[in-house]
Amino acid sequence: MTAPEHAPAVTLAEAPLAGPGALLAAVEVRKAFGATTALAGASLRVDAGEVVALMGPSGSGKSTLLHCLAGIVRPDAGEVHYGPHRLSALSESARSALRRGDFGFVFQFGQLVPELTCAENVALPLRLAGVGRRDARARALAALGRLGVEDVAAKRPGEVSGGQGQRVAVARALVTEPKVVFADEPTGALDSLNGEQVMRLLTEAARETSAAVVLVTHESRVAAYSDREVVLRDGRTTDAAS
Ligand SMILES: Nc1ncnc2c1ncn2[C@@H]1O[C@H](COP(=O)(O)OP(=O)(O)OP(=O)(O)O)[C@@H](O)[C@H]1O
Repeated sequence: MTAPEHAPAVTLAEAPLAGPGALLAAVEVRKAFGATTALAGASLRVDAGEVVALMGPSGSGKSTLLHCLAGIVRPDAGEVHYGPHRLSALSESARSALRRGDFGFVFQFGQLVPELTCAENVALPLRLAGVGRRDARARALAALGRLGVEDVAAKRPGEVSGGQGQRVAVARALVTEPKVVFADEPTGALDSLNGEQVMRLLTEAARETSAAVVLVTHESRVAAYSDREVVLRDGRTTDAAS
């Protein structure tokens, strides 16, 4: 499927799944990588504080949609709206500022800086945002405490378990009090007990700070922690709840 070169501007009001309260919305988003169509018209809205799980078979476009929503990948057509912003209308530096300021990220693995201690890893986004060393450290320790891993503060990521490392990653994603947390298979490398603990802690901590969560998973046990499941098939969204 080829995307139109100049897609008409779509507004939130025109989005099939969007409404006045949407914090984040994808409207008929299309994305191809060479000959491979990853998204063939995916639409999705996420309200403030809502936890949405993106599900669907391997290759259905879940990660690509998450990357488009987070402003990491630019769609070929369609629009992503975040509050009053049309992401495609923002410069790369403005999108990157938005990612740093308003978004938090949790991935499957490999996201912590191995040379830094866990506390320094969690403090890093605050330091990048200009927060002073002492304040950043105090907030990092508080975030580690909220996730029940304050005891690993002085350790490096290579010295902690997979479950502990993932809790540190969640603490790092939430420490800046983002409006949206994007989590791509955050429990994919964990056993089911650790996976469920991480999901419980992630969703509880997000609710405490009213952060929305967009979660990619293929496990229904993980999706059960969401408020709503959206299923992708062949690059298109189908809202499981409707
Ligand atoms: N950077 C890329 N370059 C080339 N093809 C890509 C790229 N990213 C994704 N694709 C392709 O786009 C399609 C959708 O990929 P995507 O990773 O979004 O699916 P997914 O549903 O997240 O899959 P999985 O559950 O296996 O992670 C796949 O066919 C994939 O191979």
